[in-house]
Parts: sequence; C-alpha cells; structure tokens
Amino acid sequence: SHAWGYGPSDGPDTWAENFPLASGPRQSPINIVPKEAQFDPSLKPLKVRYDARDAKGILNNGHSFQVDFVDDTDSSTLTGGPISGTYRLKQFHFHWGASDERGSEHTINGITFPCELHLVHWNTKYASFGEAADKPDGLAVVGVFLKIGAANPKLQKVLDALDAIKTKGKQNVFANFDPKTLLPGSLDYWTYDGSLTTPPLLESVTWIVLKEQISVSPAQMAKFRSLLFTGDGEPLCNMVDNFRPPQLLKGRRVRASFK
Ligand SMILES: NS(=O)(=O)c1c(F)cccc1F
Ligand SMILES: [Zn+2]
Repeated sequence: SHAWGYGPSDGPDTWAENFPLASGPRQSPINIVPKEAQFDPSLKPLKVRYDARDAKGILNNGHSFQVDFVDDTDSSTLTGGPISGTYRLKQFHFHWGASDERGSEHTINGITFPCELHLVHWNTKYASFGEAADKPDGLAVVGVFLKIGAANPKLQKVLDALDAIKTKGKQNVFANFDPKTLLPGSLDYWTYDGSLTTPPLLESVTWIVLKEQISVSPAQMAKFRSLLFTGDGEPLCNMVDNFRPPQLLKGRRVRASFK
C-alpha cells in the first residue's frame, strides 16, 4: 500500500508519484479570493441537522485525528446549500500547523489560519461512504477556519480526549457530541468543486467553506500539537503541519452564498 505523509520524503510534493490525481483538474485545497467569488442568489442556505447520539469514536489515524459517526440512518445530515439531496455526516477531523502562522489547507487572499476543521458528509444516493468517495457528487465537506483568540469551550471535550489517542492507531469511545456546536453563528459560505486533500485525492468533494471563523486559544493549539504521527514504540514525531498547500484553480469558479 502507498505510504504517504507530510514529511520531506513522503509529503504533498511527492504524492503525485503514487496518486496521479494529485495533478488533476479539481484538486483541493485552494486559495479563496473573495473579490473573485461570484455571489450566486440561487444558492440555498445550508441546513445542518446533527444528532449528538450518533457520535461513536475518536481515532488517531496517523495523519490527523477524526471523530466518527454512526451513519446508517439520516439522523445527522447536511442538505441545502449547493448540494442536491441528502448527505450524511461520516466524520470530522482537523489540519493544523507547528506554529500559529500556518496549518489551514484553504487560504483566504493568501492568509493562512492555524487550524481548519473538516466535516465530511457522503451523498445518500450511494450505498455508503466508500461507494460515494469516488463519485463526482459523492462527498460534501464543510470547512471551518480556526483563528487564535479566546479558548473555545466547544472544542474542549474533543481536546480532552486526545491524551488517550496520542499515537497512530489508537482509538477510543467518543459519545454524545453534537458537532453543530463547533460551527460559527453564520453559515455564509464559499463553494467550489474539489477533492479530498489527502491521498487518494479523489475528485468527489463539493467544498463548502464557511466565511466566519471560530476561535482557538494557544493552549488549545498545544493540545492538537501534542499528538504523534508515529505509533507506539516508534521514534517520536509530533503530529503537526498535516496540511496540503493550495492547488491550482484550473478554471474553476468559486461561488459565494452571500453578498
Ligand atoms: N481532508 S478531507 O476533508 O478532504 C478528507 C475527506 F473528505 C475524507 C477523508 C479524508 C480526508 F482528509
Ligand atoms: Zn481534511
């Protein structure tokens, strides 16, 4: 299987060797230039309906950590916005930097943020996430930027669970959590057609990047950075800088849901 990571020998600049989609026409992330985004009055408001009881577990997958959800019913869904039909929440995860001046995947006018949250949903016209993952309308990911400020109490339950999943492959039960509490007050967004930002870089994602950011404190960022890429017994390697840099737009349009 193709080992990939974020280091000098296996990082984003090497991914095209094993994952040819890396050079594809609809790769993510991108730099968003708000002045070049076209307001589209036909875009609907985003409708987010999550059920805290669907939260299942939290896993260090060696690239990030993710909180997984039960997705065998339509109890936690994303509808409206730029998408048609119903997409089910599968997991959320983050990307972050070794220091506050980097870490996000998308950028706004070239500005980077210390961290970016991704809520991953799959189109229920397909039988499962795995079926949906390689279809052009298979996935919808909501991206939320985190900026340094006051401690964010909504993050704390997630961050307090990290000590128990420090190394690659570790997982734990993570129950009764509503990720809607992580979202900012406004659901204004930019949207464009893109891809997974990690191998296999499948071009199946309708990206929905929120304009409003949520806060994270320096101490909370230190918790993210306390995770390890490496497994038990391996040489320690801090889980930091797990972000792909912006990719070429290649003629794509970015639309805005707001004026
Ligand atoms: N980063 S991302 O949101 O594109 C993403 C997915 F959507 C799905 C799986 C892994 C992953 F990293
Ligand atoms: Zn992601």
